[in-house]
Amino acid sequence: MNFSDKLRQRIEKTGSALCVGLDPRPQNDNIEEMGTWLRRVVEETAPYTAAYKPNIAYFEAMGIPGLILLEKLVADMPRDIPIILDAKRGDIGETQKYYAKSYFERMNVDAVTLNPFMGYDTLEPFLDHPGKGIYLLAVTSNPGSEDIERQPLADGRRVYQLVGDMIERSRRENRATHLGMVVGLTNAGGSVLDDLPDAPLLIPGLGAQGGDLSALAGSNRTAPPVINVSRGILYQNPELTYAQKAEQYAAQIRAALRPGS
Ligand SMILES: O=c1ccn([C@@H]2O[C@H](COP(=O)(O)O)[C@@H](O)[C@H]2O)c(=O)[nH]1
Repeated sequence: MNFSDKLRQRIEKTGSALCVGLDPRPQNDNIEEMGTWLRRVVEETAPYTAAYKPNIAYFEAMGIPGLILLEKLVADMPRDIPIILDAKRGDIGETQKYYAKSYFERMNVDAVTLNPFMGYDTLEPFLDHPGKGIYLLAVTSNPGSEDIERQPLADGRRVYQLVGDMIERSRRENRATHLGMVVGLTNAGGSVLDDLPDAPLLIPGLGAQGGDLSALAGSNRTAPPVINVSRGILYQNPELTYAQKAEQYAAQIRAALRPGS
């Protein structure tokens, strides 16, 4: 099943657009313990979860055992839950081929995040993987998204709209991958959502980064967004279970996306 259908079905089944970020911060060198903990988080949060988003940085920081852990975690994930690998890769096409091979063929994740700022040709090795998903960084959640991404162009448009143009181009070319964008909740206000094509959004910034879901209100977008929470579920409010935290975030997101439901 392709990424878009898998995500849509999962959102329908759970009634949730919550994406749970799997960003483990090890307290010791016990990788096995870390694996057991992450599996517990997945088991508890799954009923409220549209997708999981492991960020590869946290696994790379644990060395080779961390990468093995990531591969096993992905391999054992419930098959009906999409996995978005947050890798944010961007390099010349020749090198991107090997990132694509690693993530889409070796790990077999459903979708990845990519940094599009080296240009469309750097996306092409990923665009040639039928059924997979790609989220391009457009307006990230950090304050520095102002430095380049939100800068005005000579014609009054914004740099992030060039990322939107890449989505349109991939549609004109009938690419088999499903292209969306990353828009940080903390920077999604103003005209940002209206400026971008109606494509799926991955929206980080809720929870620890303090993003406000009201930024999503009133948007006419039809493509299904997922809203990511990592620390807010893994580490904040330890008096609550992971299931309770996921359930609460899922409910908040539902209310923001479908007010009155
Ligand atoms: O613009 C972006 C793009 C990616 N991220 C990633 O999402 C999670 C957020 O973690 P929290 O703990 O919920 O803040 C993390 O993996 C980031 O690298 C982002 O925050 N902003």
